[in-house]
Amino acid sequence: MNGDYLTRFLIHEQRKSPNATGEFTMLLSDIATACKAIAHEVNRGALAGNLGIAGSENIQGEAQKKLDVIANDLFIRSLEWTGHLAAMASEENDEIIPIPPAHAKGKYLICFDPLDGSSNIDINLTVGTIFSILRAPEGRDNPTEADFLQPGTQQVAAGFCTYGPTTLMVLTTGNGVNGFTLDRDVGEFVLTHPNMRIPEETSEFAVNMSNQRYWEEPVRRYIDECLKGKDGGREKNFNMRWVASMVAEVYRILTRGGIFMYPYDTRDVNKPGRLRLMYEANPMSFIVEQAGGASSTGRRRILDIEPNGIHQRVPVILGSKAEVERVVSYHR
Ligand SMILES: O=P(O)(O)OC[C@H]1O[C@](O)(COP(=O)(O)O)[C@@H](O)[C@@H]1O
Ligand SMILES: [Mg+2]
Ligand SMILES: [Mg+2]
Repeated sequence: MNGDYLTRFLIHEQRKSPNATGEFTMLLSDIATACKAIAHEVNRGALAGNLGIAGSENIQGEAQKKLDVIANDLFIRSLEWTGHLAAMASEENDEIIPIPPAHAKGKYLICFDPLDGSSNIDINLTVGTIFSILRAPEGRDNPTEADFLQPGTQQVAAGFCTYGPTTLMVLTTGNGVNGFTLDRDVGEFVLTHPNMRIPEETSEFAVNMSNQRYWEEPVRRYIDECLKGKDGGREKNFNMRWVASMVAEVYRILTRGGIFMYPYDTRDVNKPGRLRLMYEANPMSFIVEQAGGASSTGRRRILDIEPNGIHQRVPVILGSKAEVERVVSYHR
């Protein structure tokens, strides 16, 4: 019910499955607590010396920001003792993160991007956290990377939190998409955006135009037509947005529709895209599809991809169904 606290909403959802043990509810609630802690550090910014680079690099070859490392540590420390996880995987860790032997283990795996949109931290723009939850294979005490490599259709939940003008958590457990705003006075997420739906039609696209010369023909054609609008083959004019934070782009699309693209580019054949499948493309695709949108590489549904590594990159085209299907049709 609108205005419900997240915990109450989760328990309400839990009651719909008679065999539920409550473990899932508690895990989601612990994730919300971790996001509150990250929101606090993001919000403190320069006051706490949290801006700037950390002086280290991650497996992607990216210079880590201080808040990438702070958010990563906070997320791991908040979740490793909960007893609901068998192992974790993070954008900022080369390998799988095991649960320390001293802590109880659970039946879920989590993949996460502790801080999405890192290039926007020092310029005070919206950043966020993205997560995807999978089941661990039964009886597997120490899951390996291979145990994480499940197609996105196997996700049991996915969500993201945005740290912007307000702190918002968007969540799906496969039963629609709901948005919760953090009430800082109470310290609780409150259901403010029940049953979010993406409009089928849109006239707003988001892509990093500076990469245009590396795109394949179908994407060039689509963006060209959007830029020409009514003066070209399209029946309407288009507006453009690019925030450089996937969390902010997807939240905009959940709110008013749109198409977001980080397509295949020819710069490096070993790097078919910028965004990572396990902790960016899969969770966002689950949310987008649950809200009535579509998500594709241009050639196939992202949620059907059989992953080949936890840091695998894929092309991403997601958002309002009609536009995504148009781009996909140009690839046929
Ligand atoms: O810098 P670019 O090419 O505009 O890319 C922006 C994209 O990269 C990202 O920042 C990658 O995520 P991280 O910040 O977690 O590495 C996305 O959020 C965003 O959509
Ligand atoms: Mg990211
Ligand atoms: Mg990140």
